[in-house]
Amino acid sequence: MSRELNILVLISGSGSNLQALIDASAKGLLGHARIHRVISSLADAYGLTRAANHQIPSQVHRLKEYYASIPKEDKEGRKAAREQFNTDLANIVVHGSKHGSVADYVRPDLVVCAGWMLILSPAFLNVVAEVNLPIINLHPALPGAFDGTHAIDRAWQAGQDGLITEGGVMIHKVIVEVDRGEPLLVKKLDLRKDETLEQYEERVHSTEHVAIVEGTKLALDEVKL
Ligand SMILES: Nc1nc2c(c(=O)[nH]1)N[C@@H](CN(C=O)c1ccc(C(=O)N[C@@H](CCC(=O)O)C(=O)O)cc1)CN2
Ligand SMILES: NCC(=O)N[C@@H]1O[C@H](COP(=O)([O-])[O-])[C@@H](O)[C@H]1O
Repeated sequence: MSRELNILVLISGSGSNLQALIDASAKGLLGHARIHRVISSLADAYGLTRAANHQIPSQVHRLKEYYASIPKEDKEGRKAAREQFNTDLANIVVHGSKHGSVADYVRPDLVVCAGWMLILSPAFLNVVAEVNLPIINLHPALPGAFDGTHAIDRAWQAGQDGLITEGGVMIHKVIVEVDRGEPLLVKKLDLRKDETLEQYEERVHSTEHVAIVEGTKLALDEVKL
């Protein structure tokens, strides 16, 4: 009997992809895996409500708190504060607290970025890599196409401009280079000239909700190896 695998989900917003994972887990589609913790970068993320509705422990880890006493002009100060944000996040994920190990903390087997809207620095990635903890990310674009934010809008506009004929969604491993990690799953979508941004966005989100489950299963299969 294989042990239950624990998934920690990072969010920043509505959490519809978190909800897709919660629903899939409840249907047994993730095997012996459960969403055991949620961390949000924003306090008003509705994904926190979704977690609470399913009794999933959550917490908020806000970059704004680290910037609070540092003027915008103080670039070095903000850079150091952001590194501390990443270091603390790594300790929270790996050990259960930014102050070090927490007794009976259950370390996750997989971290899923499901709409986590902050670039993770080596201060986070190196700590997580040291314990061989895989991280995957959902990105609403094809590999190497529209890295970063607003990818849906950018892909749609490029389609309207006749520059490309397809967009899509991918689940990829997270590395320091943003959205350039090895793709685990790619789902292509045709771009239609007669389609509004809202219509394309709806197709993207529907595809995401399938991809996040399939991609998480693939990542869990690698964990089990
Ligand atoms: N090191 C990595 N960090 C993250 C990755 C990654 O592949 N490597 N994926 C992202 C998720 N993401 C796109 O899929 C993404 C999210 C946010 C940003 C970004 O530029 N964020 C800005 C803030 C933007 C804002 O506040 O609107 C920032 O972090 O300063 C890029 C890509 C998760 N992290
Ligand atoms: N670059 C990362 C990125 O753009 N992620 C996007 O954030 C949204 C999260 O939605 P959700 O909070 O409803 O799951 C999703 O559309 C996801 O592709």
